[in-house]
Amino acid sequence: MPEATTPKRFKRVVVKLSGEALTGPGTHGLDGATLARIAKDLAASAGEGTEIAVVVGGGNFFRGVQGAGKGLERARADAIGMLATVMNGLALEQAIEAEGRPARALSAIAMPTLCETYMRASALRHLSEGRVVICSGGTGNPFFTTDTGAALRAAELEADAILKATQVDGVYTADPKRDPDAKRYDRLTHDEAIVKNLGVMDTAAFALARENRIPIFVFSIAEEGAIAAALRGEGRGTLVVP
Ligand SMILES: Nc1ncnc2c1ncn2[C@@H]1O[C@H](COP(=O)(O)OP(=O)(O)O)[C@@H](O)[C@H]1O
Ligand SMILES: O=c1ccn([C@@H]2O[C@H](COP(=O)(O)OP(=O)(O)O)[C@@H](O)[C@H]2O)c(=O)[nH]1
Repeated sequence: MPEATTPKRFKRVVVKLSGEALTGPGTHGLDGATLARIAKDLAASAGEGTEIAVVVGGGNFFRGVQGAGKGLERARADAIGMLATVMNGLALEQAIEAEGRPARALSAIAMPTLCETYMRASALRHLSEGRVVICSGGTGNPFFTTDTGAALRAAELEADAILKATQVDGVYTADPKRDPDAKRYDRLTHDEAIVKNLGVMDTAAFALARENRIPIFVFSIAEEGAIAAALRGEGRGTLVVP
């Protein structure tokens, strides 16, 4: 097995899906074809027997820091950002079900006329019944990100790993979108990621994953079937291990 692949067959994983992953060729919002492609990948991954909890971002609609730059209080801007993740969660739920796999969108922020409020026990029950669980609303608190939400859900749901599906094919020495000389790591530790301030995830997320000894696999979502490949240990990416 190549060193950079995921370490073993997983019983349960958290897939962190950035909001931007859902924009496809556009710059904003949801792209139908991209949504369908990712939903198919998630449905197939669940079909191979791994329990999947998705933590979905909202950056394709709104990020708190943008709102704060426009004069909104940060906590209010973050509330709007969390609502953006719920929009993605609702879209993803329908798209996964359209692929023939039951899914359940949960929100950390109560909005009972739209979806279930996140509760650990019910998330575990949905997972055990073969549903793809979609955790939206991040942590439910301002000043956090959905990366930290992913680490939190992975810890409390006792996931074997976090699969971070993103725009780049791993963790680099610097942001590869800004630095053409950045070099990709095959493998590194949570400590290294924190000390070197590698911006692919925020420090709080890396720290929570480190404390709970949860490996993180960072890989690109651009290819069809990228999540299923990562689960099979076939994908190219960076493995972050304790
Ligand atoms: N050291 C790094 N290695 C890899 N990606 C990095 C690094 N520093 C910053 N990034 C950026 O982090 C992004 C991944 O985070 P993600 O949550 O998917 O996106 P965003 O936070 O922009 O929504 C990548 O698209 C990449 O541009
Ligand atoms: O626990 C959380 C998670 C998210 N957010 C807000 O929701 C936005 C969208 O989430 P994120 O930026 O993590 O999405 P992604 O970059 O993954 O698309 C963030 O900018 C925050 O404003 C928040 O306040 N608390």
